[in-house]
Amino acid sequence: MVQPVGDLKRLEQNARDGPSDTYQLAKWRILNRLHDRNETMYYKVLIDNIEEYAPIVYTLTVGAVCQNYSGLFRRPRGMYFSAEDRGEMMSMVYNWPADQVDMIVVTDGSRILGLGDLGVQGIGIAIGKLDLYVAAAGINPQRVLPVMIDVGTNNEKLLKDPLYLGLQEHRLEGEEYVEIIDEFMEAVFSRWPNVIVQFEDFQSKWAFRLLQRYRKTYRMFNDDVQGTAGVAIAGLLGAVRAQGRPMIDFPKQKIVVAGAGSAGIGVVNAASRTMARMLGNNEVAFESARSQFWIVDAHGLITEERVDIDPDARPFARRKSELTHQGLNEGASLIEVVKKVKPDVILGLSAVGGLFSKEVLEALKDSSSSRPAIFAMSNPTKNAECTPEEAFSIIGEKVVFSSGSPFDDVDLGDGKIGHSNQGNNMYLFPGIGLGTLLSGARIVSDGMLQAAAERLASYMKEEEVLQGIIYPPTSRIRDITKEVAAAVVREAVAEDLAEGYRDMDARELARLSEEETVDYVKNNMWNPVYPTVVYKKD
Ligand SMILES: NC(=O)C1=CN([C@@H]2O[C@H](COP(=O)(O)OP(=O)(O)OC[C@H]3O[C@@H](n4cnc5c(N)ncnc54)[C@H](O)[C@@H]3O)[C@@H](O)[C@H]2O)C=CC1
Ligand SMILES: CC(=O)C(=O)O
Ligand SMILES: [Mg+2]
Repeated sequence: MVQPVGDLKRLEQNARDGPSDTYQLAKWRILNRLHDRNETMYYKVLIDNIEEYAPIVYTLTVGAVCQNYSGLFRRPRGMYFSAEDRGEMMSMVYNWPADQVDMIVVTDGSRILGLGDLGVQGIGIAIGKLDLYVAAAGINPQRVLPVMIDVGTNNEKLLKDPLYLGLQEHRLEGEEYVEIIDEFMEAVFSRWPNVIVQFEDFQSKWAFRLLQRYRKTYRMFNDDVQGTAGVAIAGLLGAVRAQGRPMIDFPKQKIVVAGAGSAGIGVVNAASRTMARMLGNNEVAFESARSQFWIVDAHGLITEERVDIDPDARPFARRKSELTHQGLNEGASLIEVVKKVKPDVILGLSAVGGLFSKEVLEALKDSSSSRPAIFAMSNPTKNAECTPEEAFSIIGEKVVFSSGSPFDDVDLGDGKIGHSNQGNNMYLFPGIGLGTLLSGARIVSDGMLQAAAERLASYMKEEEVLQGIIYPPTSRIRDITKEVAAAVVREAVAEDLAEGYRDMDARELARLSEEETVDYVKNNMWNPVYPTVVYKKD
């Protein structure tokens, strides 16, 4: 047995008190040391055991890693730009030792999973996401770059922590903040014009603004807004099929969304656009699609009567005329909304663990759907809006369940299983990045994101969705990522955005059949094998 894997197995056998946080962190430390010592072997271990180790290098353990990063820190990984580096970022980037960087995941640490502002310690999430880029998408590990932009933190505990690694001052805001992100973008795209930048775990107000600011000029996307939306759409379409209905019935679904942050609004925006397209893509279609969503945030149901309504949520605020008819008011509680609307789906992106309480789940029993669906998407595990045990025990075996962090399936007795799906953007972001890279697309368009979501939705077979399995198991993540990337490449070609990659120019890309595109993607994925040291002539 490979030494570090042996260490992991011994740790499991010797841990007497079960999977406590310390135990999770110890596992992460063993893997992290291997990452530092032998990158090829690390990724071999990760790829071959992805189901077992993704929950360690990614959610859930990565949450605990970020919370404790200053104490866990042994060696630097990635680049740190601080507010004090203003004016120096270009030279810092040109000093980075890699000639080519394909993928950057950048965060400012302001909203790490559902754990809030973790400041510079949020670098752990950028490292974890890039681990999946290598393991799932086969991006060469020498060409990935985790980035932390340290503009301070508003986390009072970290501001007083003597071990804290970052700037111990409150966050920069306003134009000063934007200038720093602008400088970073200019620097990385000057040195590596073909890099793709994934924005990760920025607090909502900046997530939307920065996405609008850069998306038409740079190869970038926001994973929380756009990746999450695609994964949710694929799952929502799966939930329709699980009822034995065709996907085209999606616009009839009534969906209650708890959470109006970057993730929740991203989902409602993209899902309503998908519905509208199915209905004919005109004004009437958009209006009809909009009326299928009820958004509840920390202050209750969002309606047009809300004072100081967030502009991103405004289009989905329930109209006054609809409210009287539905018997609901501005600020109505989640339970009230579920009782009155009898939704087909409740979808949580609130970061509030247990929000789908017994009462909410009881109310969902009156859903107008033959198979109500629950998406408890908040991370990490303790932030899930409910557990699969709660969902299946209260609503029964017909419920379709998915969560952002992994949970075990539920034994329903009599040989029946309640499937616990993982509805996490990890099923899309690696394929979006890889497809953008291999197409050489100038930007990441809405069409490319939609193609990614549709490929994920169609990946699940009829017999699987009818059993309530709406997302693939993590063990198939490399295969699904290849398919998603191929769909992204083809859409980039169709939209005339593709400029080609290495020897494959845009014209040749356009000539590839669907199958050849999948092969092209597969042949460009990195595999963990040691490079040949001695030249051997065949
Ligand atoms: N499964 C996945 O792939 C993903 C999951 N997420 C998770 O989504 C969660 C939210 O992320 P963001 O939108 O960026 O955060 P955010 O902090 O911007 O938004 C949270 C939203 O939840 C609302 N909220 C708070 N308490 C509530 C309550 N009691 N009832 C209803 N709504 C309530 C807030 O008003 C706010 O609108 C996080 O836990 C994150 O881990 C985010 C991206 C991807
Ligand atoms: C999965 C993810 O991106 C998040 O929870 O923020
Ligand atoms: Mg995220």
